Amino acid sequence: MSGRTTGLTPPEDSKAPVRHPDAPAPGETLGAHYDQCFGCGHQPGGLGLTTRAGEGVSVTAEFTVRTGHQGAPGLAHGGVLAAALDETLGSLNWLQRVIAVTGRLETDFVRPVPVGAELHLEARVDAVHGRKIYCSATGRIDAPDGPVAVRAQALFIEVRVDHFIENGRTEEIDAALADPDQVRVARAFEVNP
Ligand SMILES: CCCCCCCCCCCCCCCC(=O)SCCNC(=O)CCNC(=O)[C@H](O)C(C)(C)COP(=O)(O)OP(=O)(O)OC[C@H]1O[C@@H](n2cnc3c(N)ncnc32)[C@H](O)[C@@H]1OP(=O)(O)O
Repeated sequence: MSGRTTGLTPPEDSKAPVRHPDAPAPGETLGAHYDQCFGCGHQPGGLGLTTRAGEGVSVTAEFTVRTGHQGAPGLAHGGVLAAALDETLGSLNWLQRVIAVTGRLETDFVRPVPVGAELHLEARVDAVHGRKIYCSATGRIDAPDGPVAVRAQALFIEVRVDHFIENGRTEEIDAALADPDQVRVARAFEVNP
């Protein structure tokens, strides 16, 4: 036993999330954090998620389920829906100006999502405890107030840029470090890069 705490309930001495003063304004579209990202990037097989800043430390996003996202005939694959939730939760980084990665993601699949449906996602930070960011997300079918299809509770862990440099494949890391736009995004995520 490592003694690691694995729960998704914030400890009692957690702090309320703080929106960074330089965070994008509510309604502003958040760009891709990486052009090759499966969730928010611009690659043909990806989800092509567009995310916007919300009020407080929250974001919204829309994702249209396409034929390539199927699990059962005519229905979205659960892993794809979990990826959409994960990506939306990851976008909360923009509002806090921290870089954080998913440590734990717990998903409830409430109702099937048909191909062609537009999933309206909303994510928010609920509490922060040191490097641990407790957050949650909901996905509704076809409208922001449509029926809930998926829900997630997650724990994101704050990391430094070194997390990617040390663990990513050299080819992509070198390309990212040579790309001024990518470096600018890293700076926008991290207060002291
Ligand atoms: C040059 C390029 C620049 C690019 C710049 C921009 C990039 C912007 C990228 C954003 C990306 C977003 C995209 C979407 C979100 C993903 O999909 S992220 C990808 C999926 N996630 C991963 O790959 C993470 C893999 N896991 C890891 O690397 C490590 O396990 C972690 C998460 C960094 C934690 O490791 P660690 O830093 O050593 O932390 P550790 O001391 O083990 O734990 C710290 C605390 O967290 C708790 N904890 C850790 N893991 C867990 C867990 N699984 N469950 C519960 N508690 C946990 C520990 O219990 C501990 O709690 P306390 O003891 O402090 O109370």
